Amino acid sequence: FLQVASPVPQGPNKWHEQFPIAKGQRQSPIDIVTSNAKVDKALSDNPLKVSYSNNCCQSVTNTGASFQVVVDGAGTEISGGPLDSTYKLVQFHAHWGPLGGDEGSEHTVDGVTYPAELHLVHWNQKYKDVGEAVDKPDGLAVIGVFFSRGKEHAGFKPISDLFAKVPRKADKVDISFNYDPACLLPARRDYWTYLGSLTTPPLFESVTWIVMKDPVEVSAEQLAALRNLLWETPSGEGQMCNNYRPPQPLQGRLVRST
Ligand SMILES: NS(=O)(=O)c1ccc(S(=O)(=O)NCc2cccs2)s1
Ligand SMILES: [Zn+2]
Repeated sequence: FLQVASPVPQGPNKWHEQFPIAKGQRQSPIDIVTSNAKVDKALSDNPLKVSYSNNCCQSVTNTGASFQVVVDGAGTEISGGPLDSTYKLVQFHAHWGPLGGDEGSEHTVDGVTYPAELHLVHWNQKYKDVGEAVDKPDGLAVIGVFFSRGKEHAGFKPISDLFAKVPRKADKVDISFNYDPACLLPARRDYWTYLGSLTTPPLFESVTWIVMKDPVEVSAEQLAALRNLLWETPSGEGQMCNNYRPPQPLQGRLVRST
């Protein structure tokens, strides 16, 4: 019998063959050159407002490319800062590198990488649902938080402890406890912001990026827990790692800063 294996996902360098927008004018991630970022007083005059509830998280899934905490969106709104309307949290996930390595983040800061980067994905409430918002120029807002290796992050532990329960693609476990994703944000709320894209196919140029300046510390064990997630590799099933897209051309875009 013909065994038709599911095709192993292609790496970022080949995405343009199926998604020509990969070579577009507002692709993400980017290297944030701090000396070129422009402080915009308007961002501080209208501070980014993050109001999440602590019972919004429904489940954790292994998507085959990351973990994804699915959120029901009720009462999980952000507004202000670079945003012209209210956006609702729909999911959060992360990107990371090899065990013990320092690469893994998608955005870099003056060429510096972090071992991982968390993405909190929100959609513009002017659209009827995330499916309608996902390919509109103002459709999504993603908050990026760098993870650095250090002491254990108590707030991330309830989530990182679940990864061992979802080892394979499409595995899913319900979140029965109260959880407020705002605990994953750094205390200091300064950020860089620019117009970009999804960092995975379909790479839609629909994201207002809000990249927090300060990393949050997580332990080496919590970073290692990310590798309890498995995915398909050319030589069969293996630890999920290096699921990050490298920085893309800035194409003359302005990065603003608080
Ligand atoms: N790494 S990232 O934060 O830039 C993301 C990549 C993909 C994201 S998504 O959750 O919006 N799914 C994409 C789609 C949803 C519906 C149709 S395509 S968010
Ligand atoms: Zn992401």
